Amino acid sequence: MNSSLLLGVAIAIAIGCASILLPYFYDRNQGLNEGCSLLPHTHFWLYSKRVLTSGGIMPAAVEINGGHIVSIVHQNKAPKQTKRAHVIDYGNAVIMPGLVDVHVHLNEPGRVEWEGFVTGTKAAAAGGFTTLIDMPLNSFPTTTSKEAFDMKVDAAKGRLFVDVGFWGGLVPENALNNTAIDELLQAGALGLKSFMCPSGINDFGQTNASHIKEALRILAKYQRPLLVHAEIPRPSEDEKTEMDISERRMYSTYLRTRPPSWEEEAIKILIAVSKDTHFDGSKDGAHIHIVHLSDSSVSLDLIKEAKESGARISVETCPHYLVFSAEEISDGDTRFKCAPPIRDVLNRERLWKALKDGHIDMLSSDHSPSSPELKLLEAGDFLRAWGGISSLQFGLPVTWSYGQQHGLQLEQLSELWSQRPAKLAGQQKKGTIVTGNDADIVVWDPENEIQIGENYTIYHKHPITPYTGKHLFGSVITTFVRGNMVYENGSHASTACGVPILAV
Ligand SMILES: NC(=O)NC(NC(N)=O)C(=O)[O-]
Ligand SMILES: [Zn+2]
Ligand SMILES: [Zn+2]
Repeated sequence: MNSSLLLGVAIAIAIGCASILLPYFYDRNQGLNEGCSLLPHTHFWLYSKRVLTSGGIMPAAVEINGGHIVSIVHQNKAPKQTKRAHVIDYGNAVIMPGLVDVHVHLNEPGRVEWEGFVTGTKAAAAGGFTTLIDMPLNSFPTTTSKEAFDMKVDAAKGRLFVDVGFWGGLVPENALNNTAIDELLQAGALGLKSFMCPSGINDFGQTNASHIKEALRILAKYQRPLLVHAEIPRPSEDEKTEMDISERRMYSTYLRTRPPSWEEEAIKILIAVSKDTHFDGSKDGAHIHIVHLSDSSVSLDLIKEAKESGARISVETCPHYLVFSAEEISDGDTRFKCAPPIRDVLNRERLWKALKDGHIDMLSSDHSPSSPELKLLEAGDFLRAWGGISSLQFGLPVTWSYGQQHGLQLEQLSELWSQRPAKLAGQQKKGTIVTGNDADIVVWDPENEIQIGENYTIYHKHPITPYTGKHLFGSVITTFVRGNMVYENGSHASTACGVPILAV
């Protein structure tokens, strides 16, 4: 054997030994990225009597290695601890896919006093959310160009406790400029979002049907969705008269200013446009996603019909439309102000039915906080207060507690919060517990009672929320993002190791 061959054999043996021994040391030395995880292991098993797998809820052990789910074994006992693999036995707690929220406003850069990457993603982790998709407003600049998109991604680096993707913004300034839209999508925007009414932010204008059509043509090429705030304003009699504060404080006044017909009108246009989206003869045309549906009457019927006739349309609703009703909102309590508005009890109950019957595809928080002053809580002025509800951290216990009363099964809840939103965002490796997927997991106790209040730590930047005082079932024990234990019982990992998710 000549010397170079000998050297080659020696190197091969050294590499072989290293690949066997490295995982062992790597494990013992708390993983390569110190601080990312509260668990000093990269190879471990999670066990519980209730694991939500693609085959249903069952006793199972989930093996995680290097951030991925590497095996799922149905068994009635926790696996034995070995030197190489650590085991956590969660007993009767539920192990299920981490939640994916496709509609959050983290407002960074530019409006960190409203929310931020650190506070928002810490709240997400504490609530069992492992992926967020950030809206292109109300950050400054709004995410409507490649430059703004790059700024957003830069601002997010090192500040995320869960993974975060980004929708780009479709506004009149870029809608008819194919190059600008192409650049935004090539920079990594997972899709686009637009408003058909004023957004509340000056640099995020409203789009019309022509803008939307043009954008869909490009989105179809990339197979990415267009998300739309579907309300079209119609002038009302109210606008002609100057209202005094006592009238502006009334919830009924606010409700009257945004009737269901605004949603109907927008949805009709979107359905008409979607008929036109099979560009270049491709059946896999663009996809329209209607955000935060409130009207469960005509708007919902229109969506159902369109879906039945094959339109590529999906729709989300939010916890606040399912939990609250106009009847219970006190005059002046602007914590409840959002757009479209929370409507009456009958509307709410129809939303639940649609959710259960599968006509609403997914849930999202529409977490859209502002600085407390803008909620005008003292004046209680519903017409001038900021529209947006703060809720990200409570999504799971809220929808589980109220969902149970409406006969919603845990498997359904998980589809609504994880599987379908992951699909909308093009994240095939997230949203389900299957071998090969990212180990994005929430472990929680659905029977534990909590109350949103003093003894409950809220990680949002501001604690103002209409959920204060609510008694709920369900507390998050542990959250894993790509195998990193990012949250456990009130503690977060010391380093923010969530990553920006960019479309490729
Ligand atoms: N500019 C906003 O964040 N608006 C949001 N506000 C709500 N929903 O009240 C929204 O999603 O439309
Ligand atoms: Zn909206
Ligand atoms: Zn929103």
